[in-house]
Parts: sequence; structure tokens; C-alpha cells
Amino acid sequence: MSSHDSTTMRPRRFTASAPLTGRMAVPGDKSISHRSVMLGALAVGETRITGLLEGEDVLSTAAAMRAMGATIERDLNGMWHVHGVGVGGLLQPQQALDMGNSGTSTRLLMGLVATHPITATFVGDASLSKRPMGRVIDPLSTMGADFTAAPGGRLPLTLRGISPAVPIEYRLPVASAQVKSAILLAGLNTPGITTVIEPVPTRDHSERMLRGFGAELTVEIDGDGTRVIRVRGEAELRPQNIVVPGDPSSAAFFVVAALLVEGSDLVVENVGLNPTRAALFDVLRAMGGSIEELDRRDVGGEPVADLRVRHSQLIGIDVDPAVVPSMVDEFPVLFVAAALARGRTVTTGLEELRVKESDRISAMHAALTLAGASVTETEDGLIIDGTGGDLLPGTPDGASVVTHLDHRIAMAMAVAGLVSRNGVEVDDTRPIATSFPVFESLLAQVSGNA
Ligand SMILES: O=C(O)C1=C[C@@H](OP(=O)(O)O)[C@@H](O)[C@H](O)C1
Ligand SMILES: C=C(OP(=O)(O)O)C(=O)O
Repeated sequence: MSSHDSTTMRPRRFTASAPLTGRMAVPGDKSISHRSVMLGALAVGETRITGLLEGEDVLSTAAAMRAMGATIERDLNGMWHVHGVGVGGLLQPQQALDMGNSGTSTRLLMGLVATHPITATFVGDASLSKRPMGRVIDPLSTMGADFTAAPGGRLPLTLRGISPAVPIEYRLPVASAQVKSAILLAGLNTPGITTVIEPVPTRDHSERMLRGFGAELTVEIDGDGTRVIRVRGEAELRPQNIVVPGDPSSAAFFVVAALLVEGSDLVVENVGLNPTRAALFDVLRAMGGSIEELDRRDVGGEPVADLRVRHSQLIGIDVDPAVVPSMVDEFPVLFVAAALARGRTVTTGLEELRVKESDRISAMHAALTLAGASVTETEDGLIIDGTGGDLLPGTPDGASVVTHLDHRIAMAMAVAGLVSRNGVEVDDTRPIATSFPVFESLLAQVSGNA
């Protein structure tokens, strides 16, 4: 599908909202959902998953694991049942694996296939086909896998896996949980110890879940914070009962919307607050946002709380680049918060945003500018001078913001529409279904339009 295919695009104008009130729950965490399906598919026996995110990205992972031999079914109560093939037991897929829009599916599955004696071709949509895969091709080649990729190390690509593979010690050149996870998953079916050295911590769901499934995995933290992660190969994974916590990256849109829309007082239930994911909420609090944690608890080995969010006058800040990995997907909606804050917000260190589903720095620069915000683009971030709480003008008649097949641009600009005078026209809402299929219905519910 093309991002400019006007025959099938689904445009929508998001307009000024009534206060967001009541209680709502966001769907399951996307990162944890992908990993639940993958690890379940590698365990021998039945893994049961409650709260799985049923978004297109996770369904791409499930289809690929089925194509490689796992049985994966959803029952009438919404519980997912995965019967795995065992580490080393993945079968050669008969057709190309369609990864849709999902970078996580692609990179993590490349890790799995790399150390099995099978060949798989990975294809994806126009957005995914622009994204760099060299960052996983390099370490997986060192382990012995062989790749034929489109120019620039992109999809479509064919991967010939190898078994036995060679264990490696790899220092991540870029802060990426996907690269880390690809290598750890490759290490599962590799004799000996595979080591990933992570100078900047990224989301640690793979480490937590691999341990939970019974893999021998250790994490050592050096004096300077560098993490050394070792996994012993030829692992035997044991099936698990998994409860997936709510996705903080999805909660982010409603938290920001409630902070910005006057009169809002909203409780977002069951939000995952793993410290490697939750920096957005700290940054918003530092900007003056009222976000209260209620009933902190553990769900599926992850910290979770209900968040009570009340409308607040936000103040611009300089965002510390050290927090970037722990809120990497939340910058589009943070930019919207900054556009309504009093004063200037400066973000730096966001180079990775340029290689997500879209170049999120330039996409948000263009989108917010069209909606009437005051935004300057730099090499590695945006500088935003906020309105001080006044509504944004909104997009002019006949013009719409371009989402470039990027769900987070679509949802961030939907939130901008709620605090605009004329509304914000988004060119295509279809990408929202990759991570948050019920976004629009939840928005209608909490703003009293259901
Ligand atoms: O490991 C994961 O589940 C993810 C890691 C991040 O990507 P990078 O590893 O490319 O930073 C993030 O942007 C993505 O949405 C999910
Ligand atoms: C970057 C994202 O996902 P992925 O890399 O899996 O496409 C995201 O969900 O914002």
C-alpha cells in the first residue's frame, strides 16, 4: 500500500474535544506481545497469553511463527494459546514472511531465523521497506547467517540461517532494543554463550521474558552503567502463562490529551511502568503535568499502575537526551504537549527517530507547522515554542497532515486536533491499527462521543 494512495486512504478531521473524563484501559503492550508470541512459539508445550495486543504488527509476528511451525489460536474469551516447536525446531516457511509495517517483527524474527537451518524471505510495506536492517544483518552475519538484501540493507531480504551458529560478543553501536533482542534470540539456538554489550540501556523486556521462559541469562552492570547481557544457547524454554500489561506508548496519547484539554480528569488503567519505558510521564511531570500513580502493582513481572491525569498548564523544558531510549516512541506526542506549553521546549539526541516508520522529526515538524505551531527542526530534534495553553489554529481548509504510514504521527496529530480551533485533518488513519486498533473508539468514549 502506498502512503499517497488516495483511493484507499482514510482521512479524518480531529476537532476540539469535550473534557476527557472517566476511566479507560489501553490494550496490551506491543513489545511484550511480540515477545510472548515468539517465545511461546519456541517453548515446548502450551503458552497462554492474556491481554495480547491484537494490532496488525503483533498479528504479523503470529502469522510468521505459524508459517514456521507453531500453532497459535485465540479462544472465545480472548486468550491466546501458543504451542511451540522448541528452540531449534523452526520450520522453513513456504512463502515470504510479510512483516507489514513492523520493525520489531522483522528484526527479532531475523535473529530467530539466523541460527536455524532454514531460509526465509522478509517483505514489508512501503514504510518498512525504507528502514535500515544493516544493524541486524551485521551481527547476524558474524554468527554465520547469510543475507541478500535490497540496496542499503533493506527489505525485501532473504536470510539463509545456519546451525550450529558461532556465538559472538557484540557491542551495540546504536541504542536499540530490537538489535539487542535479535542477537539474544539468535543466541538461543547457538552453542555456548552469546554476549551483548549495551552502553546505553534500552527496554529490557527480552531479558525479563527470556529468564521467565527458563533461559539462562545474566545481566552485569559495569561502573559506568554499561550492561553486559549473556545468554546460554541450546536453551530449553518452558511454556508460560503470560498477562500482558497495558502499553505505556499507547497510554501516552490519552495522558497528553487529558493534560491539554481543559477540564479533563481521566484515569488510564493498567499502564506498564517499566523504568526502561516510562520516561515520558516523568518528563510531563517536570513540565508541570498532574499525573498521579494509583495502585502500583506487578502484572506479568512488570510494574504497572493506574494513572490519574488532570488538565494542567505545561511549561516548556530542555529534555535530557539521556532519557531518549526510555521514551523513544513517545516523542511525537511529547511534541504536541510542547506545542501547547508555556515557553520553549528543546529536544536533542533524537537521531533514531529519523529511521522509525517515518522520519518522525521531519514528519512532526511539517505536521505541527501546518497546524499552526511554532517549530524549528534541528539535526537531532525539534525546538518548539508553545502557545501557553491557547488552542492551536489547526490545519487550513483543504490541507492535511501527512502521516507517511506512521501510526504514531496519526495519533499524535489526532491529539493536536483536540486542542485546535479549526481541527486537524489527518490524511490517513489506517496506520493506527498497527499498534492501537481501538484508539478512535476509546477517544470517542472518554470524550463523551461514544
Ligand atoms: O524492541 C522493541 O519492542 C522496540 C524497540 C524500539 O525500537 P529500536 O530498537 O529500533 O529503538 C521501539 O521504537 C519499537 O517500537 C519497539
Ligand atoms: C517504532 C515502532 O515500531 P516498530 O519499530 O516495531 O515498527 C513504534 O511502534 O513506534
